[in-house]
Order: sequence, then structure tokens, then C-alpha cells
Amino acid sequence: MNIFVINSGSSSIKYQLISMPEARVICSGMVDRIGQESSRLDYHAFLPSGEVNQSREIPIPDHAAGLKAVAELLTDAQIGVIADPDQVEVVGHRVVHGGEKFASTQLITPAVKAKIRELFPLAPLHNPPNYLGIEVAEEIFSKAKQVAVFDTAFHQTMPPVAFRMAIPNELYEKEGIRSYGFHGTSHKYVSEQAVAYLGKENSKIITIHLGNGCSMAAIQDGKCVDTSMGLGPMNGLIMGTRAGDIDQSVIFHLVKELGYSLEEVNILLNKKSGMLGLTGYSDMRDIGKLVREGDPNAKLAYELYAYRIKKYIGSFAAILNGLDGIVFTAGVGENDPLTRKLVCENLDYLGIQLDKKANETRGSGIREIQSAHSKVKILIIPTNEELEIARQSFGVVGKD
Ligand SMILES: Nc1ncnc2c1ncn2[C@@H]1O[C@H](COP(=O)(O)OP(=O)(O)O)[C@@H](O)[C@H]1O
Ligand SMILES: CC(=O)OP(=O)(O)O
Ligand SMILES: [Mg+2]
Repeated sequence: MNIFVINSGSSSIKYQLISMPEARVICSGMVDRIGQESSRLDYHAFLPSGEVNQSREIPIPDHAAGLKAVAELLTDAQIGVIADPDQVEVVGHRVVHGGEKFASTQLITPAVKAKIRELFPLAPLHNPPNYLGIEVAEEIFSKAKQVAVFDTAFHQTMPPVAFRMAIPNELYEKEGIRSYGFHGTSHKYVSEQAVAYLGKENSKIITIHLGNGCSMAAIQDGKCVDTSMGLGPMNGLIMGTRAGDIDQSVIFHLVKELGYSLEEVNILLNKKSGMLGLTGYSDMRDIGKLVREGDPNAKLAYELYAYRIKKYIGSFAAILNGLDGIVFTAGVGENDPLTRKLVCENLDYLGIQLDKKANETRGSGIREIQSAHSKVKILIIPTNEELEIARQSFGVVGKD
């Protein structure tokens, strides 16, 4: 069964065509800088005649044009992988916010779409482009079943003590204001692998997803019991462009004393803060280079980034009342030894001890990087949100 996975962001669409159940990637790629002067369309396909890698700079004004360009590539006479769009049987969509309504993957119906629309105010950067992706895919892949896989679903097992906030009850009861958590598809994927790898029936692990967006989850016996993101995906860790946890007084100060509008505060904290605000760069590769060149500002930014992660490790270890493993994943977590080194430094009280050489060594698959004396396993587990979306979509359609 051909499952087309779509991860629609505010200015990009990542996609993969996966054949299930054997989980074979037929093609993958990304449409980037949608709506800007020049957009980029990447396409990697595995054809019987060999591999195709294409990258084009073309104007792509909106998401509809982006997905249409991808569909044309998929069905291209020379480099395409299918004869026509009807050969896509299922489209699996990443939808960031599912609120309290969706604790599992859903076949998309008009009612599901209405609920995703209702949740726009809770995830204004993510849910609208996700929704647009659904509408465009329904048009292009009109015979396919459409499935929504929610970032929030995995975190729905959190107990009230973790997800409630100390504000008047009616704001939760009537308005749904609570912590939801995000990146659930990734936390689920890597934590299941970690639990299987550790081979313990009862396990206590912390998953650390460090991509552009960053979040952590405390996972007991395979279930999420707490996470660092909250009502929206701004809370918690320092990210590429997001500040993460911040004293609320800063917002009042910006508005009342410095004349910011609420929209300007939103843009500041979501798009101009985090590592970008601290160093002028949001990509850890650029900041790592500055550190190696001896830039003290970049060094401090790295230390802040790692310090925040350390704080959450401490609090999650307390909540779990023990720890069997910590898992680093996503772009930074999988590829950046300096982040992992700074995070794990001076955590021996918690039984966390890194092996310097293993940490620096490149590799693939699941890797252990703790020292022989470490009580806690330190694992690098590559995430694969697209594969997890394909699996869950396959599960839902299989049951249908
Ligand atoms: N070799 C590397 N060293 C350090 N950081 C890296 C490396 N490769 C990727 N990254 C980081 O990973 C980030 C992107 O992670 P990714 O999981 O792809 O994010 P997202 O899916 O949220 O866009 C980049 O911003 C970059 O900082
Ligand atoms: C929810 C979230 O932060 O997603 P991303 O990392 O894709 O921005
Ligand atoms: Mg990602």
C-alpha cells in the first residue's frame, strides 16, 4: 500500500512516499521557502534504474502550488515513481495540535477537519498550514483516504498533576487551557525503540528531541507522564528561534514599558529568540563553528541551551523517581556531540556519565554513549516521524 506522508510547516512541506507494511521509502523530499521570491523543490527517488536526486529553484507562491509540483514529480514520465495520483492509497498528515479531543490517529472526516480548525488559535503557526495540506491533498489525491496523526496524541496519557496549570478552573474547563505537549510522534517512536532496546518491563526514560523545535518527555513504562511543551509549542527548552520558558513579567514589560504590540511579542518569542536571538544564527552547525573559532557569545548560547535541558532532566528524574535511560534524538540530538557533552556534564549524581570517545564517534542506528560506570544508559536514537506517521496511518486504514 502506497502511503504519502505530508508534514506541512509554515513555509515548507516535507514529504515521503512509503510502501507499507514493508516500510520501503519510494521517494522523499521537501518544498522549502514557500511564498518567497525563490523556492526550492527537492526530490529523491529510488527507481529500478537507480537513484534520482533533484533540487530546483522555482517560484512556489503557496502550499497548493507546492503540493501540485510534488504530485507532478511523482507522476513524471522520466523520474516519477507512480503512473498517476490515484496510486496513492492513503495520505498521512502530521497535524500538530489535536487538543484533548484526539488521543489517537484519526481518519479525516468533515467533523475531524472542523475540530482541527477550532484548534487554530492554540497552534497558529502549525495547524493552519497542516489544514491547508489536508485540503490540497484531498484535491490532488482524491481517491486516497486521508489520515491525521497528531503531535499531541502521545502526551494525552499525562496525569492532571502534570498538565493542569494553577489558573482559575474555568479556563481549563471552558477554554481547554492546559499543557498538551508536542513532537509526540517522535517521542513515541524513539521511546518505543528505547524500551525495546533496554528490554526492561518497567522502564523510566527521558526522551530529548532537539530539532528546530525542541522538547523533552518523561516516559514511564512506555507512557508519557510529563513533557516540556505546554499549551502551544513555545514552552520549555531553548530552540532555534523560540525562547522556551520565560518569566511572564517579560511580556508585560515589553508591552507596557517598551511599546511592543502583542503580535510583536509573539514574533519576538517565536521567531527571533532562542539561539537566533542569542547568536544571530538558528542552525547549530553555524553556532558550533563559531564556538570552535572561539566566539564567547556562541559559547554562552550553547551553555544556556544545555543548561535548560539539564534542568528538565533533573525535574523529570525527580518525577520518575529514577532513571534507566536518556535518549537524544532529532537533528541536533543525533548529530551534535558538543550539545550532548554539555548536557551530560556533572550529572553523575543522577548516575549519568558520558563516554567522551563514544560521544564523538559518528555512527548509525541506536548507539550507546555512556561510560562503563554510568548507571543510566545514554542513547542516540534517530527519529523517523514520517515512518511513524506511515505506520499509524496504515494501522488506522487497516482497521477500517
Ligand atoms: N551535524 C550537525 N551538527 C549540529 N547540528 C546539526 C547537524 N545536523 C543538523 N543539525 C541541526 O538540526 C537542526 C534541524 O533538526 P531537524 O530535526 O531536521 O529539525 P526540524 O525537523 O524541526 O526541521 C538544524 O537546525 C541543525 O541545527
Ligand atoms: C511542534 C513543533 O515545535 O514542531 P517543529 O519542531 O516542527 O516546529
Ligand atoms: Mg523534524
